[in-house]
Order: sequence, then structure tokens, then C-alpha cells
Amino acid sequence: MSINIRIAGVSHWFASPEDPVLDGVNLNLDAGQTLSIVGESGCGKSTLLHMIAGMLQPRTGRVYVGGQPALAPNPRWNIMFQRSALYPWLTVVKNVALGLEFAGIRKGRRARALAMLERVGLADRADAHPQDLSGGQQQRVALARSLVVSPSVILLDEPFSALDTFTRSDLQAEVLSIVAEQGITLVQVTHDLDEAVIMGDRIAVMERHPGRIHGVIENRMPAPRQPGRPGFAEMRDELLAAFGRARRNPLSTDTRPSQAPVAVNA
Ligand SMILES: Nc1ncnc2c1ncn2[C@@H]1O[C@H](COP(=O)(O)OP(=O)(O)OP(=O)(O)O)[C@@H](O)[C@H]1O
Repeated sequence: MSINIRIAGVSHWFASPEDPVLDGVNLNLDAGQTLSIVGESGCGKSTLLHMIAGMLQPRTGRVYVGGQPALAPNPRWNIMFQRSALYPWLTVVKNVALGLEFAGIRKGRRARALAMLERVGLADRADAHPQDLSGGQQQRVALARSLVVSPSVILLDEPFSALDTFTRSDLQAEVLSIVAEQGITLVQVTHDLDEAVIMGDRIAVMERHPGRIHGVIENRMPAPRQPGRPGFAEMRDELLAAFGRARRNPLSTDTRPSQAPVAVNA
């Protein structure tokens, strides 16, 4: 079942209230939509993702997932990090099946894990151990573990940043296809503007220090959104311009150009 996400007036600080990491973040995502979050290093992207995952509570405001406050981690919304740990003593298929075990699913674990491995192109390595796989293959296993539970929401924190261009492109396409097929709501943090355009129906651009939503761009490109296709370069240029403005105004929104074309449609 698809579910929506609502980030309502979220502010946060770690060390001191005088040094907020997030300030007044509002963002809505419809059920089954995909959102890319971009912004300079340290602007609070991962912090926001942790809040959606229920791993961290904002000092003020609230995150709602499927209408419920995200007060604790939930197996139906899955977070995957840049380097998701696999267990070296378990085979690939057992690592994937662990996702099902964590979600409390008892029956048919191996068959479901194998089907998902097939999906990410690793069925033939099911009985290998993670350390015998390449970095890209290990990320595929981690992805399979996240997706095998048919989560309602998947949260990806730069999952493909260490991968070569071709592997990254394959995995982007595979994630988008699974997400569309299962109606999963996707939030992905990325530093790669091409990836932001490829993955996001909407793209949130953040300012830094404190972390704020500078604007949200509605991605007008129809799927498949691939570099070189009509409209891709325009979307990327629009994003790059918004990113540049967000960087130029890290400490204040007062100097933001009034003609900024970014749709603040949070
Ligand atoms: N647990 C924590 N304790 C103290 N400070 C933290 C903690 N987690 C994050 N921070 C600080 O909060 C700020 C935002 O961090 P966050 O990781 O959310 O940024 P980011 O945009 O994801 O960065 P990057 O793009 O480099 O991954 C940073 O200054 C970081 O040092």
C-alpha cells in the first residue's frame, strides 16, 4: 500500500539551539511519488532522512508517514545507506532473507529472496558470501534486502555514490521500476544532479546553515528520465541554477533573487 509523507515545521539542533541544523522544514510527498533531496554537504539531508525513518525526533515540528507520526523505525519504511552493512558470515541469499526476518515474515523467505536477487541481476551469486562480490554487487544485495519486504516507503542515502556509471545507471533504472510497480514512496538523498533528475518526481533543494528548503522543483520530464533525452538538460540546468542560488544564500534568504523560478511548493 502506498503512503504519503508530510514534514511539518521541522527544526532541529544537535549541539546548541543557537546552531540549528534544520530550520522550519515543510515538505509533502504524495503516496507513490519519488523525491530527490540535494544540497551542500552538511545542510541536513541525512538528518531529515533519519527523521522520516523514525530514527531521530525533531526538536520542533513533526514528520508524518502515512498520516502517523514517525516516532520509531518501522520495517515498512526502509532506509538504505551509502555503505549498507552486509553480514560476511551469511550467504548473499541469507543476507537478503534477513530483511524478511526483520519484518517478521516467516514463510517462503528463500524463494522471495531469490526472486529479488534475480531482479537485481545476482541470482547466480546467491550462495556466495558478500566479501566475494564487488562493491557494486554488494550494493545490489543491500538494495535487494531493502526491497524484498515490499516496503511502503524506501529512503536511500546516497546508495549509488561509490558505483561506476553503468552500474549506477542500471540500479537507478531497477529501483525506479520496482518503486513504480509496487507503488513505493521514495526519498533519495544525492549529491549528483543528474541522479536527482533521473530519480525524483520532485527535487527539493536545500540551503545550508541552517538547513532549509530553498525550493522544490517539479520534474516535468516524463519517464524514463535519462541524460540525452529531450528535456533532461533543461531540468538539470534549472536544478543547477537553483542549487547555485541556495549556495549563494546559505545564511539568509533576504538576498534571494525575487525572480527565483524555483517553485516553493512544499
Ligand atoms: N548525531 C549528530 N551529532 C551532532 N551533530 C550532528 C549529528 N548528525 C549530524 N550532525 C551535524 O548536522 C549537520 C547536518 O548533517 P547531515 O549529515 O544531516 O548533513 P548532510 O546534508 O547529509 O551532509 P553530507 O551531504 O555531507 O552527507 C552537520 O553539521 C553534521 O555535522
